[in-house]
Amino acid sequence: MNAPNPALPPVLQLEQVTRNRAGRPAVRDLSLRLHAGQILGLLGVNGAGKSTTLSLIAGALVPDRGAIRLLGKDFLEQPELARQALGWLPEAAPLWPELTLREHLNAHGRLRGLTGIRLKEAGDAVLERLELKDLAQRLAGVLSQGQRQRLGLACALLHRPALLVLDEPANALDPVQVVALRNLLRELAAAGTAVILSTHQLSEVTAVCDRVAILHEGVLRYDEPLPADQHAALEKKFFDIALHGKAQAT
Ligand SMILES: Nc1ncnc2c1ncn2[C@@H]1O[C@H](COP(=O)(O)OP(=O)(O)OP(=O)(O)O)[C@@H](O)[C@H]1O
Repeated sequence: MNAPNPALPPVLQLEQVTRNRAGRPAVRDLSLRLHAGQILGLLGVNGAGKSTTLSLIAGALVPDRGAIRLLGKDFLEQPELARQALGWLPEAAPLWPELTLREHLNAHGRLRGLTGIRLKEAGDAVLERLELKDLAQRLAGVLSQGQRQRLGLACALLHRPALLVLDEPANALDPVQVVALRNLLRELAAAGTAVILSTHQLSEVTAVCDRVAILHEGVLRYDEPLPADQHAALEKKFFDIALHGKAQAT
């Protein structure tokens, strides 16, 4: 794991964030810091509050209480900062079926202030990196599920955000692409990108994350570094919290 630079603010900071949904807290008093180069795996049973947390971080939901800072700034007051610094892949990649892959990248890039040759080069780079180059002129509506997922990731990555927010990014990927995704996330983290990754796959967390957080009933029950070869310990921790709602000492 990259050691955080104390001179820099965390890339992401949540302070006592609460968000109610359907009259109940879906996320309660959540505090979290994520630094450049860290990959945080977010775990929890169905309904634990993972997607709500990611939607809050991505600005798609607004906290009822608490604050969220991106690069030290309240991004709800600085939407331009969020556009530049944040890349988000929701659980179902939001695509326009009638646009080609290249048109998706152009639209996303322009929203983030990329134009001309910079836009073209950024698009070429992500198409190449996600092995989508041969599909650049294909309509999104005729892509396979795994190809759609990779296009969603390409759109989230295009502008080289400081923070990448990924909801089940390995969904629908074949085993070759799962490994390629792990390599890509390690590469991005080594270059300083902070990544938060929600998943149900403990194996994805142990393969790529250097830190793990477990949510239960909207509350953060566990947030610790994840040393290599900790699969068994993570499984025990996860099931302690999932089945009994408590984090027991390992
Ligand atoms: N659109 C919505 N309207 C009302 N309540 C919602 C909505 N989406 C989620 N919730 C509620 O918020 C709580 C947290 O849900 P959330 O989707 O964040 O959990 P999750 O951990 O992502 O679950 P899963 O693993 O099933 O995707 C749940 O009680 C859920 O019923």
